[in-house]
Amino acid sequence: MTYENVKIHPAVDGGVKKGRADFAGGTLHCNCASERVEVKVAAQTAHNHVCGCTKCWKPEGAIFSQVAVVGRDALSVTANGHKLKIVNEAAPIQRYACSGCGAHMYGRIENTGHPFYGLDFVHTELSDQDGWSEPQFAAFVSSVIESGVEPSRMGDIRARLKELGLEPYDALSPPLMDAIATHVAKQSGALKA
Ligand SMILES: N[C@@H](CCC(=O)N[C@@H](CS)C(=O)NCC(=O)O)C(=O)O
Ligand SMILES: [Zn+2]
Ligand SMILES: [Zn+2]
Repeated sequence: MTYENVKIHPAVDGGVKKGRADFAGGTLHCNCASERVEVKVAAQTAHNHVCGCTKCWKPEGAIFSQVAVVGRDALSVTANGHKLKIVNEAAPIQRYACSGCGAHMYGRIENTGHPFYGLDFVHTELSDQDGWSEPQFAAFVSSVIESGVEPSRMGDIRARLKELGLEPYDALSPPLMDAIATHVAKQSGALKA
């Protein structure tokens, strides 16, 4: 049985396309017809994944977002930055959205104590270039219900993610959860820094 009629995100629905090891970055642009916001990402991305949470930006009709990280020093806004607005200043990840089309151009963590401080979050489907790192797992899968997905569909959704090689997790992947817990334990003193 195949689950290919279960739509996840346009970047993976036709199969996950591998990134290129020699790819060194590119340009993201928003979906406005004119005066597009442009963001330069001067490095390959890491930890790309699909995310089912309600906070991450999804293209029209998708139930998952596709999101990767890159060092904040590699990211710069190169055109029409005046259109960017922070979605929620209080969230750990401050997401800069285009006020014209709604696309999230990047997410930034300003709290220096956060486990992922130093990394920006980007949606590489906003680039016309090929070669970005491919998604490796599915995060916050149960959270799609919070956006209105029928709970009875979860079996098929998880089966489709597995078929695509995107192991489904209800938080982040185990290595990332371990990295967060290690950071917390070093901050509290439970582990030696
Ligand atoms: N169940 C919640 C989960 C939200 C959540 O924790 N999202 C994760 C993955 S993106 C996160 O790190 N959020 C931090 C933030 O949104 O700033 C939802 O769907 O809204
Ligand atoms: Zn726009
Ligand atoms: Zn998310």
